[in-house]
Amino acid sequence: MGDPTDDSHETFVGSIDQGTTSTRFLIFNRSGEPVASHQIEFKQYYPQSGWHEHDPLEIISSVEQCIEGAVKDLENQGHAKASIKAVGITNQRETTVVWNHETGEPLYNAIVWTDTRTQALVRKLKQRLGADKLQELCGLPLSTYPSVGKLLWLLANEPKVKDAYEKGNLAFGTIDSWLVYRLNGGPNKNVFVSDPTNASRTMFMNLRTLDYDDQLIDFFRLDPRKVHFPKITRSSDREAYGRLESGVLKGVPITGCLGDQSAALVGQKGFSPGLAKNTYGTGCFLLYNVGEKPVFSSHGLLGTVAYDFGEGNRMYALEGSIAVAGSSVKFLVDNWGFVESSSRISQLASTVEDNGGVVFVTAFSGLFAPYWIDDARGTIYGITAYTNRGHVARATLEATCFQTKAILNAMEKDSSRKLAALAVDGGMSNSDLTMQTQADLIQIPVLRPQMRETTALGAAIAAGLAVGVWESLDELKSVNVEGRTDFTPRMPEAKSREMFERWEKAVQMSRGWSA
Ligand SMILES: Nc1ncnc2c1ncn2[C@@H]1O[C@H](COP(=O)(O)OP(=O)(O)O)[C@@H](O)[C@H]1O
Ligand SMILES: O=P(O)(O)OC[C@H](O)CO
Repeated sequence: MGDPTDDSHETFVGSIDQGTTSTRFLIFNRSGEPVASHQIEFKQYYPQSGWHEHDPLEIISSVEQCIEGAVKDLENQGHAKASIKAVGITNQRETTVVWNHETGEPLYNAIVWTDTRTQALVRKLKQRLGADKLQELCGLPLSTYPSVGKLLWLLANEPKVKDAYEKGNLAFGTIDSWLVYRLNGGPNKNVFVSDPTNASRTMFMNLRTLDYDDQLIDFFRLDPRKVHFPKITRSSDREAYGRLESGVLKGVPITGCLGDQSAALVGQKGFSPGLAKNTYGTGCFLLYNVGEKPVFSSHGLLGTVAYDFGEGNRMYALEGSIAVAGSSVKFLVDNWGFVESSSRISQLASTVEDNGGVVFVTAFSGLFAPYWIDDARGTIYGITAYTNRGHVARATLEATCFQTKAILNAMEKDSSRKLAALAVDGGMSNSDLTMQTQADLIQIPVLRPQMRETTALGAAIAAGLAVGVWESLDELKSVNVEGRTDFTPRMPEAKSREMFERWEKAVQMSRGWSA
């Protein structure tokens, strides 16, 4: 292991990628190539307008099925499953799970990061003394997005959750800690951990110490004796995450854990300050490596942890989070039947030359970075008798690109540096039209790697580093370099600026709808 001259590729690392709409398990070789995979879409629950839930047990079962499917795929290629040395986990962040600490049974559905039921609660929290000091402790602004509001809502509205809290039996976790806990067999082993990239999304973790902060827990009026929080441990660790307790990979250690956006930064090898990646999945998230010290944004961005691979190998990031990206495409497919699948949306958008004056503010969950407008909702401007579905499709794709432009503007102000190029990945980055539009709007090249499972690769890297499949980050330099597509700006800058100004006008007009 760890010998770069060994090209047998008989050493593999597995990666659980638990995203918002689907779960995947991928198996990577030492060259960072995926050799086997399995993916399952799971059910989305929308019990009321603005509510979004997942069934925590369905998530576990989707992970188990994906592991089984991918391992079968590997074995069909003539490889032994024993050559899988470790498993990494990467996951949708902020999504909140509560369970009974003694039995391991969930007490409610997982409340998903996009859910806006906490809007009124968050407004009240913003009035509380000390609210203006939170971001400089944890890096996040108060909004419906982090886990904390979801936990407070559950305590206020779900008697089972409140009861468990009063009895000191309440376990709170993000998807990573739920997966680690259950895959280790639940209450028997009680492996209850999280990594700093996930914990930094709860609002309970201090960004400097990478540990829970009493000031934060006090502000939210929680009694730390009544709620069990997962222990925060580094993102790559040989022991802390335990091992798979059952299934085809029983006994294989879990040695890596990263929130999905951090994992994508790692998978894109954004290891040096000044490098950035943008992942166009359900939402879209731009992470910019700021180095070994946290940066607290003054322009609507989030301070977060890029990865924690131990002393001397710990990086922070500035993040721009967009709530709705691929989900707007899915909306056009599922709710409005514009085309039969997401992969066809560019085709429809290409039937027109431009957006025909249409701007779609896709604020289904309000607007996140850098605007933080909680009372905006999806609004289409500029419809005339001339408008057809192609214009709306185009305006939908452009909405994510405009928000990315706004985030880059904020990032330049926070960091005083201009980005040279933007590395991209995620489902929506498959659209050439979207990526060209992105390059045109930000006026810098957009670089799309050939292998776009960078999120899963990042978790595999975290896991592989812990067990010596890779000895250092330097070994990964050549991974996923070949076959990159570069989109260079083609639109004149003046036209690009004019389009962006219209977008900004539409954003201001979308305020106040859900007041
Ligand atoms: N060719 C495409 N063009 C535009 N959007 C796409 C395309 N392919 C997938 N998507 C969108 O990408 C999203 C899925 O991306 P993925 O990275 O798998 O997301 P997640 O990890 O959040 O589940 C879906 O919302 C889908 O609508
Ligand atoms: O499911 P994704 O890929 O859009 O990512 C979800 C994010 O982690 C939410 O913060």
